[in-house]
Amino acid sequence: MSMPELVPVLSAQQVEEIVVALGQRISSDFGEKGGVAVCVLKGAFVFFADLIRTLTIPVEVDFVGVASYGAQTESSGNIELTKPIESDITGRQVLVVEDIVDTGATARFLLDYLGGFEPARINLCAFLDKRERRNHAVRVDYSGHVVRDGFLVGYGLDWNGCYRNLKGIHRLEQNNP
Ligand SMILES: O=P(O)(O)OC[C@H]1O[C@H](OP(=O)(O)OP(=O)(O)O)[C@H](O)[C@@H]1O
Ligand code: HPA
Repeated sequence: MSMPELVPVLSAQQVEEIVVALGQRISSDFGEKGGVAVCVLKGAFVFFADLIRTLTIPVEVDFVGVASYGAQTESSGNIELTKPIESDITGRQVLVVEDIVDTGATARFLLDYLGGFEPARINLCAFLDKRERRNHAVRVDYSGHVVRDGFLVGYGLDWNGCYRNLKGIHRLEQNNP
């Protein structure tokens, strides 16, 4: 099998501009009450670290772990909670932070899981909002960039554990010899 090609989609500069704009909107909507920002591991960790530093409101952070893709580019559909939330989010304003919403299965699972703790408000923020394969009803309240298709890597997004460290977003294209 030949090496996959990386096609640039968003530069590091574009990524930064998107994050700053999202941080301003979230700060203004959540207001001085602030809330709990929940990072969805592993993919969102890079975006999360940048986003929370643009927020101008009181914010606590927590982490949840889920896995479904493994080494595939297609979701297995079996979402596994690998790390539960630790904070008490009942009655709080909660922001769930994802790197990408694709089929929506992971986000749906998490919104249902976290919603069960009865937060005062729960909103979903995703750096990438990929709608073509969406087959679960989820509302992305704060969407950084809408993409039509392709498998994206970089800025926390991986394929088979690789490419999370890239500063921009790239589309992975498999070259056939
Ligand atoms: O909308 P969906 O089709 O559910 O896809 C989105 C999810 O897939 C990726 O996670 P993955 O399971 O690859 O784990 P990772 O975050 O550890 O990379 C990504 O980080 C999202 O959580
Ligand atoms: O396009 C993607 N890239 C990386 N991980 C993903 N998980 C769902 N969709 C994607």
